[in-house]
This record gives sequence, C-alpha cells and structure tokens, in this order.
Amino acid sequence: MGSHPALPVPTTEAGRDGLTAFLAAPERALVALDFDGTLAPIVPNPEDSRPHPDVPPALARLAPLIGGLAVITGRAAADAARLGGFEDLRGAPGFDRFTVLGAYGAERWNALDGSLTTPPPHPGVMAARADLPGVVRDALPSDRAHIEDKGGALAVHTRRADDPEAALEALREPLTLLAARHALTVEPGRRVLELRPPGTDKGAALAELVRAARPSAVLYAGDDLGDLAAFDALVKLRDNGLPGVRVCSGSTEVTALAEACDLLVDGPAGVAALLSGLADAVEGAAGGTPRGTGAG
Ligand SMILES: O=P(O)(O)OC[C@H]1O[C@H](O[C@H]2O[C@H](CO)[C@@H](O)[C@H](O)[C@H]2O)[C@H](O)[C@@H](O)[C@@H]1O
Repeated sequence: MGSHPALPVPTTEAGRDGLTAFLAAPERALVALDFDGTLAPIVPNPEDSRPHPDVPPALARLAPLIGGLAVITGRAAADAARLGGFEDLRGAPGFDRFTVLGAYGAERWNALDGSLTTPPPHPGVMAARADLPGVVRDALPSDRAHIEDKGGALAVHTRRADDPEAALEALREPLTLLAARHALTVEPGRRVLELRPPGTDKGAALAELVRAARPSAVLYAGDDLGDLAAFDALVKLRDNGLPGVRVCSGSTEVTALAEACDLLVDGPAGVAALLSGLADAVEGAAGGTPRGTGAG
C-alpha cells in the first residue's frame, strides 16, 4: 500500500492488499455500507436515526470517484432512503449508480429513478404481527420493549428497557418459538431481535452486487451481527481472487466484528473520516481531478 496520510492502515495483509487494489483502480471499486451504527449513530428511537453529519459530504465526494456505492441494511429500503436523505442525493454526480438493498437484501431502492422493489408480504410476518404484542408482554411482565413494524419484518427493541440486556435474554426463547411457528428467522442485533422472512442475508446481497458490477475491489463497512454474513462473503470473494477490505464501525455493544475485521474505525464518525480519506487519496492520486465514471 502506498502512503496516504489521511487513510488508516488495515491490520491484516489481505486488508492492506484490498485497499491497495481499491486505490489502484478506484473507478472500478465497489463500496457497500451498513446504515445504523455505521453511517448513522445509534439512537434510542429508530425513527430518529440520521447519518452522522460528516457522512453526506463524504459520500458526495466519494460517489463520483468510484465504480459503485451501495447501502446494505436491515431497514426497509424505502425507510433507509428516507432516513439517510438519499432521495436528496438523486441527480448528484455519481449517485445514478447508488442503490439501497434493504431488508437484508430482499428489497431494493435505486437512486437513478427512485424505483423500489419489495417482495410480496410473507404470510408468517402477517401471522406473527398479531401474536407479537402478547408474546412480548408475557416475556417482559415488568419491563418494556418497543415493537418496530417494518412491513416486511418485525423488530423488538429493548434499548429503552430498564435492563436492555436482561430484556433481550428474556425475549430470546419466546421470539425464537414464535418465529419457528411462522417459518420466520430471528435476526439478532444491537439490543434488538427481529423476526423476518428467511432466504437472504447481507452476504448474499453483497455477493449479488459484486456479481452484477464486477468490481476490481470491494470495501464493506458494518457494525452489527447481521454484517458478519457480509464479512464472510467478502472473505469468500477474496478467496476467489477479488481483493477486499472488511471495515468495522466499532462499538462497545458488539465486539464480534472488531475481531473479524481488517480495519477498525471509531463508529460512524470514523467511517465518515475513512470515506473522506478515500476521496482524498483518490483525488491526490489523480492530481485533484475526479477519476472517471465508474464500472457499476
Ligand atoms: O442493518 P442496519 O442498517 O444496521 O439496521 C439494523 C437495525 O437497525 C435499527 O436498529 C438499531 O438502530 C436503532 C437506531 O439507532 C437503535 O435504536 C436500535 O437499538 C438498533 O438495533 C433498526 O431500527 C432496525 O430495524 C434494523 O434492522
């Protein structure tokens, strides 16, 4: 890896190779980013989630310099586009190729035309919706949890409970049984257990983006347990010859990603600094001129 003062150095050799390959041909590189905890700081109410203030300018600088930019999130795709302010970026340089893969890859929002693709409602979600309030009440007679109805999935949050970790543990078994009754899967996350349709994950979503865009390198950043599937997919892609970097947006709530990553940064502020550092490095290498129109 050449010297780029604005860029942190990955701690693994594969990560350093990934970043070197990224910077060698940024106009063919793919950047895929998780939303909550990676672009947006964690807040008590999911509806209040917004990108860190340094994220939009960093994305605006980076998008025209690279081959492809995507958000892969557990949020509904339309919700992420709205909360992320991505609708406002439509028409901005480089955002014609920007896409949000929501619901762990089951939904897609395209910045090019604002189109949204969602799967038909899953019967298990519809059935579990009716049972869920009672199951939560029975599991937590003396504490509270908040149900987030995402349309295609149901998330039970304990962040606002008196004892969030104990509440999560009390919910784990009853929610697992409820999910099994309705052919759903339980997706654990930061103080949340989500009931969602099976059949996709962030690893499959990332692999599909790579299959479609055929980038020369890929960088994925995430913070939560659902992002481990994307880390695993990136390792498989690397085994098959595609260089890549796994970036962890660090937190004290989830440590598994920090142990599995090539580069640890300090939460969404650190992710924004990394994105901006990438733009600096690309612009520096090109003598201040944006590098091209991309391959995505
Ligand atoms: O894949 P992501 O973009 O990371 O989305 C995962 C879940 O994120 C949201 O929940 C998390 O963020 C909330 C807002 O900061 C926080 O209150 C909660 O404790 C976190 O778990 C979102 O609400 C979920 O729907 C997403 O699945």
